[in-house]
Amino acid sequence: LHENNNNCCSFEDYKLTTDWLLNRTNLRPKVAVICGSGLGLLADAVSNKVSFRYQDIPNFPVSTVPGHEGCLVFGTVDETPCVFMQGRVHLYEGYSLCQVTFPIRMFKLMGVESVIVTNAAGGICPDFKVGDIMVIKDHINLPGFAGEHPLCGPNDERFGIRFPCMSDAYSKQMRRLAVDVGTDLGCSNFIREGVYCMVSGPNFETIAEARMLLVLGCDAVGMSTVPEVTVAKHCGLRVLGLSLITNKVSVDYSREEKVNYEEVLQISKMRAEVLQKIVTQLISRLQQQSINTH
Ligand SMILES: O=P(O)(O)O[C@@H]1C[C@H](O)[C@@H](CO)O1
Ligand SMILES: Nc1nc2[nH]cnc2c(=O)[nH]1
Repeated sequence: LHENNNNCCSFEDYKLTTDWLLNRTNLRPKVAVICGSGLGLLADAVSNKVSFRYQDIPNFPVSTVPGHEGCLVFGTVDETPCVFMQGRVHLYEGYSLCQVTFPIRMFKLMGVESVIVTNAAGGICPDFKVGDIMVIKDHINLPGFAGEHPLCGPNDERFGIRFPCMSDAYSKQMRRLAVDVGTDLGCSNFIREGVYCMVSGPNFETIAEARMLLVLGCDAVGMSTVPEVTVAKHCGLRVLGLSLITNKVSVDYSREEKVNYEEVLQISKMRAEVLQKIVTQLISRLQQQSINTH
């Protein structure tokens, strides 16, 4: 699992980890939530909690950055069996995209149907404010343009097809639900919709890069999410993406303020509680909708 290529994980690796976990909990999660930087609190709303530290789970990649606790939490949200990842790993930590996306295929083998992916991101869209929550409607896979793509290499048909469609990666139904839930919770003045762009990081953008992203149609920029969403869509999972805008990305040479990770974590912590309410409400309503449609 530690070779730096996109095919370092075999079907048997995913299976082994899945079986290891399922042998240690009776829960069979239907929804998986990935908590971005500083957003681990999202998992605090679950009942009947069973937690595993990433370092104890075979094959599981271990987070190395502050704000990513490194715990996999199984539990229920309003009767729905869920699994929460408190923290993720990133390309810039030195992990391959196969390792970065390892949990997604494991979720698939566990029987998960929907994935909610969250992240901390910089706001490119001039209308966005710090603290806004952006429902991701689409993404730009910038590392993918340069061949740094989680689906490069031999395709395993047990997960999905060779050339997956990505124009509908983010479920319309879940996006609509997220906006509705946000509105009902009184958050409509800071719920947005937009396009997320992934860069590899770890540095934040230069002003010229930020200007380029603006011209390309990006509303927010971050260092995660896209590989996970790509692999989730490939294996047929329903996806919702939520970006917390933790800072404004400067496109102006005269602006003096400089982004730093402490600020990112501070804003994440400030908004984690409201994001938790949105995510838990969403999971409850998702459950109601699926009961009503079956
Ligand atoms: O895991 P996420 O996408 O929330 O983490 C973001 C991207 C970098 O890890 C870090 C930079 O601020 O936050
Ligand atoms: N690339 C990038 N990632 C972020 N994560 C949180 N803020 C930012 C940002 O401004 N740029």
